[in-house]
Amino acid sequence: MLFLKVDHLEKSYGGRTIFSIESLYLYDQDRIGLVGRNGEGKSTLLSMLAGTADPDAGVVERYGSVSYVPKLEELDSEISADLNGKWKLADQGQDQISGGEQTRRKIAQALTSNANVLIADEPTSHLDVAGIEQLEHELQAFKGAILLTSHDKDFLNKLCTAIWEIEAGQVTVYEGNYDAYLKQKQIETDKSQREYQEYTREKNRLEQAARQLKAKSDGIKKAPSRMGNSEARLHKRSAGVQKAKLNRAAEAMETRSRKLEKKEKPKEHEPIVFDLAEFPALHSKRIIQFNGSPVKVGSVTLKQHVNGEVSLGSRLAIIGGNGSGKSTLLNQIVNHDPSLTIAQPAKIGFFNQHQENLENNKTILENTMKDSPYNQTFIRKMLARLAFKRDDVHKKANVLSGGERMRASLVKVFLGNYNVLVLDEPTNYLDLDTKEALTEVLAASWYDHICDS
Ligand SMILES: Nc1ncnc2c1ncn2[C@@H]1O[C@H](COP(=O)(O)OP(=O)(O)OP(=O)(O)O)[C@@H](O)[C@H]1O
Repeated sequence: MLFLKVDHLEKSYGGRTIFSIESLYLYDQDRIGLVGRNGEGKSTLLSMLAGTADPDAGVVERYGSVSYVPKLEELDSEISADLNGKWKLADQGQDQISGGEQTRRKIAQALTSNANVLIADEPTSHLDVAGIEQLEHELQAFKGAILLTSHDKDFLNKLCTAIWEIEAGQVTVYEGNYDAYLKQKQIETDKSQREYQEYTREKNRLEQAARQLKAKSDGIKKAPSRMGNSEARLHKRSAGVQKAKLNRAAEAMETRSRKLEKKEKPKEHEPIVFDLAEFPALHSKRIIQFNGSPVKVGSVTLKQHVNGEVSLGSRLAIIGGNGSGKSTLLNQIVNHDPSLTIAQPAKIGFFNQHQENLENNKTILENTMKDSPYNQTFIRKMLARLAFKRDDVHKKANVLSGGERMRASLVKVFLGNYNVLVLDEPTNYLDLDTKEALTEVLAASWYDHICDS
């Protein structure tokens, strides 16, 4: 049964076409993963399919009810005791619940709404391993159609029956799960590379042949002056015939070269590269010392005692289930909680889950330049390596996609004047290439990192 149909859907922002989609269909048993690099338009498309935003042109026809879980922004207030138990949600005030718990709440509500179509924007973000497994299980059991975005390969592999890929404003449909999509993409890429190589080889061959024929034609000499008149006439005639023949052959080659079916050079994405600034030297061996104090949210004690230390050059990961107090502990560090001992020369750069270091009404460039010791030229170069090129740097933070916002917020921390980095879930919403680039720079650096992941 057809639940959703897209007909000539278009959306642009400030002269940039985000997408122009001829048609798409969603049927009752579909489990679709919408994939694409950060900023390609996935969230924009989902919001239009769900009916919470309007396209510039085109129609979305819905033949069933739709339940929509947007990215972690709004939070529905009430949740039943049943759902609370089933999803093991923490019983805290809303201002205190963690990102993972907010996500679980929204999904629990959406899945019990009896909708025909579930549209979810990155439902795996902020979830711990148990949460992702439960989500997989619940989605498998869901009777209607599912359309979701995720940058989690395993999750897409387990769930999806088809992948919609959005790239350069177009959506291409691939049957099968994420691995099947990657295989088909690889075959397509190999084919277009082969075709492009064959095309350029043949074009060069024809053009070279045409040049050689012309040179041969130009090389046919005039009759020497010592030749008699009749002999010279004969020479001229046969040379003329030969020249015309060569020129015709050269033209034929040029025509064949012009008529070759043109193959475009396959697009290669420039790699994403994060850079870390020079950092103020740290001469202390022990950077942070936990003195056995509790981790608390308001009056709720999340952990009785936290002991241990962060030593110079270490890369420490804080792991734990949703709501176990990871972000709270990071906040204690960042706020120099008196229960901790923090070395004097430590300058802590903090990336938090909600990218609060970005001012929404400021552009990416303004945000990054603020508090950075670097000049504009250097910062623009660094932003370009993160795919913020030319006018992109003048985009305001409040219009950025989830992944673009993460990049902007991370680069602001990386180009600040810090020697200890505290990163709270730095990979949420990042596409796979960007995640890899982030891992690379952090693995190669000599900063102290404390990561919640
Ligand atoms: N109001 C706006 N003005 C200008 N550009 C905008 C506006 N809203 C969104 N954009 C741009 O549209 C593009 C698509 O955004 P969208 O959030 O749909 O991307 P996405 O594919 O979901 O990305 P991500 O994987 O990072 O979540 C982004 O480049 C974003 O900066």
